[in-house]
Amino acid sequence: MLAIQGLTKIFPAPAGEVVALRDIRLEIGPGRLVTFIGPSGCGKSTLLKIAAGLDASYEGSITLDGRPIEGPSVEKGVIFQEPRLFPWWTVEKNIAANASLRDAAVRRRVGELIELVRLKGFEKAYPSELSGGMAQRVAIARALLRRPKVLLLDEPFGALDAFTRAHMQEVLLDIWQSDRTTMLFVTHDLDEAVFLGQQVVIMNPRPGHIRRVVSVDLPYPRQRTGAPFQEIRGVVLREFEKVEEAPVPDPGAGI
Ligand SMILES: Nc1ncnc2c1ncn2[C@@H]1O[C@H](COP(=O)(O)OP(=O)(O)OP(=O)(O)O)[C@@H](O)[C@H]1O
Repeated sequence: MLAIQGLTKIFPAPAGEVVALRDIRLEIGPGRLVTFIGPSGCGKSTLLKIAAGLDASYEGSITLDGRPIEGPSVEKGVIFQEPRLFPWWTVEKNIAANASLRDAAVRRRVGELIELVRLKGFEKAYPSELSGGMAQRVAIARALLRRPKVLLLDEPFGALDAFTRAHMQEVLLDIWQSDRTTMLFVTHDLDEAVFLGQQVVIMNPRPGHIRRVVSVDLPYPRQRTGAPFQEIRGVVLREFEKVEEAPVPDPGAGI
């Protein structure tokens, strides 16, 4: 269980402090897939970084299975918009990273992951030989190597074309369904948020806070063109429009 209580994050800035997150409260049970959506600057990446243990200066509490998150650990896998692969390493070495491929258990796990992310046959390829979607699948496999309890994805498909993106969403759902890793997935894309998430967390900027959490009680695989999907998409869209229309406070107020 990932439990967030009263989480507030303030960045000092020359023109006054920036309240990137204010009083975030959220509980995400094991194996859940939760998407986060909101306009630029609403604190989505900041929240993910804190959950990843990459930023430990915050107020409030964030715990994973009861233990405070204070730094990076193998319990948390992180995936960014760019795959951040080592160009001089093969696919399998990028997945194993610091673990040795001479170790049979590591080789077995890397093999399983290559199957899972549908890269069989590309074990010895280098990143320059991969498409954007394939490279991002390597990054996902690498993040899963040590069986993290939670996978944190910050717009992982944001740089991909629409076709590849739709394919990657299906790959990710396959992974989640076979592995049941808890996933927090940040996106700008409303369809993606509703297609993937069991819950969609809609965030508001200035200061970043949760506006509403919408449950998506639709079975997987979801049909984007179906009426139930469109209905929930409409609910999220209406909330999202309210977020966009929210008045911008005087920048002098520092929030
Ligand atoms: N290192 C930093 N120093 C100062 N302010 C920061 C820093 N990082 C983020 N911020 C501010 O905190 C707020 C939240 O930023 P964050 O990047 O988390 O938003 P976001 O919702 O992920 O935006 P985007 O969708 O554009 O990536 C913004 O106002 C941003 O300018």
